[in-house]
Amino acid sequence: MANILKGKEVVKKVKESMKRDVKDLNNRGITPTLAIIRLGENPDDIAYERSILKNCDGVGIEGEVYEKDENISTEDLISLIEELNTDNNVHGILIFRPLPKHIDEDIIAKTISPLKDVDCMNPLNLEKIFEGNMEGFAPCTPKAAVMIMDHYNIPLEGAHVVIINRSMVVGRPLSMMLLGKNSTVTICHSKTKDLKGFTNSADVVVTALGRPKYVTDEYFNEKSVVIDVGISFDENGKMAGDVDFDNVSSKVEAITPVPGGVGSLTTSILLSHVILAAKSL
Ligand SMILES: Nc1nc(=O)c2c([nH]1)NC[C@@H]1CN(c3ccc(C(=O)N[C@@H](CCC(=O)O)C(=O)O)cc3)C=[N+]21
Repeated sequence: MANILKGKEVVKKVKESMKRDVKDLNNRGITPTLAIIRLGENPDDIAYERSILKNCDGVGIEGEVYEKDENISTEDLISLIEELNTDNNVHGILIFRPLPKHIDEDIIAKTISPLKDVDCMNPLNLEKIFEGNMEGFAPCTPKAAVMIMDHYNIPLEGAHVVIINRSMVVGRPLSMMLLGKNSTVTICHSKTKDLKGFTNSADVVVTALGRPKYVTDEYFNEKSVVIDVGISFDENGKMAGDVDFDNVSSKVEAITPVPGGVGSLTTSILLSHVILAAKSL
């Protein structure tokens, strides 16, 4: 049976330090506030939103949801962001991605104030990740994956890490963070030939496909460390990761569960960024 890399212990550490910070902020008359922009009703977005709001309550952060039609124009979305940028009562801004296809993501990313950009969408913040500087706002999901590996002392220096995802939310920034840890990184995606060949020869495999239980034990060997970033719902509405946990966990060295793994930490990191923003504004 594999070593189960749970998010819980790391979440606890992050939450304890957040509670102290919120107390200090409250004493200064500040309630840390996150504005969430959701376009349409994508189930991934709704799942994240629900978990954010639940965790906001527990920590003492105010979460405000701006739900807009998915057909909103780029101009109207820009106006909303600009309003939030100048609102002194808003410290962090999160926009669920991927954005609807008709929206110009480049312009939107540049519109978010870098000081409120809690999920690292603005290229000014992303540039720091490319330089290996992790002090500001790193994208929350890849940061959660790295923090779990650090917490459980998964050796990353010199390790071959295969990432199955090339998005700006997960794969690309994660590859830069792991380079900063001296890993050798391979990014795989839907057009990769012989995916199993890559994953089988890797030390660590990070999956973010969004296909419940798609990845089976044939992808791994006995030494594999499996970091499952996927969060989706199976045909019974039950939360599941990309990896067929029951099948894979009997073979590999270590694996993160879903729920209770990377996703649980992603939300806490997002909230810690709201507090960081509130402290520095
Ligand atoms: N700009 C942007 N950044 C994102 O990080 C992002 C996004 N857009 N769009 C949607 C996806 C989806 N996603 C989820 C994260 C946590 C849960 C979740 O359910 N978390 C639970 C626990 C899950 C678990 O235990 O594994 C919790 O925190 O309590 C769901 C979905 C983030 N995403």
